[in-house]
Amino acid sequence: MGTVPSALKHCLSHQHLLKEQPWIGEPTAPPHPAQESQASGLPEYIKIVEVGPRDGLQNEKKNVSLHEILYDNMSPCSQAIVPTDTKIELINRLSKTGLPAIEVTSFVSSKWVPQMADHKEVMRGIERHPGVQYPVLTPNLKGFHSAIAAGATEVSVFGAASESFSKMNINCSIEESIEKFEEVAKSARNMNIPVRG
Ligand SMILES: CC(C)(COP(=O)([O-])OP(=O)([O-])OC[C@H]1O[C@@H](n2cnc3c(N)ncnc32)[C@H](O)[C@@H]1OP(=O)([O-])[O-])[C@@H](O)C(=O)NCCC(=O)NCCSC(=O)C[C@@](C)(O)CC(=O)[O-]
Repeated sequence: MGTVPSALKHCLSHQHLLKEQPWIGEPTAPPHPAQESQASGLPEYIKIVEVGPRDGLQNEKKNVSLHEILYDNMSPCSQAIVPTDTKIELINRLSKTGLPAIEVTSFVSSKWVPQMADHKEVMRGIERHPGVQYPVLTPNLKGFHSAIAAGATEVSVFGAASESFSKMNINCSIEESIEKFEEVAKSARNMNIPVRG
């Protein structure tokens, strides 16, 4: 019988599939998560963030309705911006699914990312569900302060692995971007605002 990679064993032990798959060996009680994560080096938990309203919509080049966003029957139409109330309705529906975190918009230049120009209106328009976090992108202090003024309670900074993408994306070098993120992180710490990288 072939050996099963430890990562697969780790996953299967979570799924209690050990009992059904004789090739893995005698079924054993899954180890305590803390012991398991120590043994495998894997984190004890992972945080899943829904980024559709930001990462998805930021690239939309068309005026799409909520129905089209949800059911993807995009019809050809003129170049326009996804309406703010459509974004808000999408986020409000996502909040009802039990997601723990929904990235709702980004506080960046509207010249660079016109789809996110209504970031203040989106922040102010969404229903805040208890237990759900609503992080926003803030690449620099200007964006951070604007986000806090609009009611943001969690921010995200974002870097690049290559100099070319860093320049293309946020118009600065990786080094410069880290300096900007440090400024955001210091201000956020002073205001007890969580920062996700
Ligand atoms: C970062 C900047 C603003 C730098 O842009 P810049 O031109 O280097 O900044 P600047 O300081 O020269 O300012 C230029 C203009 O932008 C304004 N400005 C300056 N900062 C802000 C701000 N925060 N919010 C709003 N406006 C801002 C500033 O006030 C000025 O306005 P003007 O005087 O021309 O009227 C620009 O490069 C930008 O907005 N880039 C877009 C970044 C972006 O959103 N990219 C897509 C998201 S990243 C991504 O999708 C990858 C990711 C995150 O999803 C991967 C993952 O999920 O892990």
